[in-house]
Amino acid sequence: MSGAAYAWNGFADRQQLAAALAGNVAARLTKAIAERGTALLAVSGGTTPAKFFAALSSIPIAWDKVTVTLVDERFVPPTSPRSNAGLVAAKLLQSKAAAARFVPLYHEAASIEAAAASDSEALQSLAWPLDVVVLGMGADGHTASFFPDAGNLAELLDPSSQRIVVPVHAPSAGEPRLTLSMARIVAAGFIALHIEGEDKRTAFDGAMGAGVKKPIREVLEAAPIPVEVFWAP
Ligand SMILES: O=C(O)C(O)[C@@H](O)[C@H](O)[C@H](O)COP(=O)(O)O
Repeated sequence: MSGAAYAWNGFADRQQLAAALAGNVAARLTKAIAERGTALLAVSGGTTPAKFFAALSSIPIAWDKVTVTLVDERFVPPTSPRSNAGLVAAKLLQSKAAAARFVPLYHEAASIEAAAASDSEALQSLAWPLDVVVLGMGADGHTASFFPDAGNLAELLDPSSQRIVVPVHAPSAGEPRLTLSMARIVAAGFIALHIEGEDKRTAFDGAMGAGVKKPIREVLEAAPIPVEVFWAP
């Protein structure tokens, strides 16, 4: 039986999607703050989230009670154009959201394994579970840094893992990565998947169809709540 439940939210254009997703995320964060005094948000990097980040950053919520971290990160310093922390700093931690606390995954370390171990220790003190996670997806069906060719894919996708941050070596990833474990992602109170363009719609439909299970499908099947897919052409 397939447990891959999701809700499809389609928009006419990317700006409308950004505004709707930002409004939704802001409402969830506000609810979390009302219920437990703080809110924990994990966002993805790559290229897709820039407009959503800009829209979210201008919404007036109690940002000083929000902690923002990353779903995954490339093992590059924040000054690199490939840094997800760099994107978050430039687009999300601006305007009203400048008051939020950001907890990065990248820091200088002897190895990616050492970085993941100290990240896990640092992130242990956050107010888990995540209130909101916003995922992206690649055309190969990866989400977070769950690349189909990651040597430790089974470990990344282990639903009973106690790990927080896990190192990833995957030939298709470009550079080593740090990622939240799937177990941490699917425990979130609200799980959004933000994808844009016909190619990603096709890739998503393909991943949901019969055949080899792509990482995105593994995540949807493991999530106890339906994933909200936000798509625009
Ligand atoms: O660091 C990253 O690359 C990610 O967080 C990754 O999972 C991303 O969401 C997808 O690769 C989509 O990337 P694009 O938005 O660039 O297409």
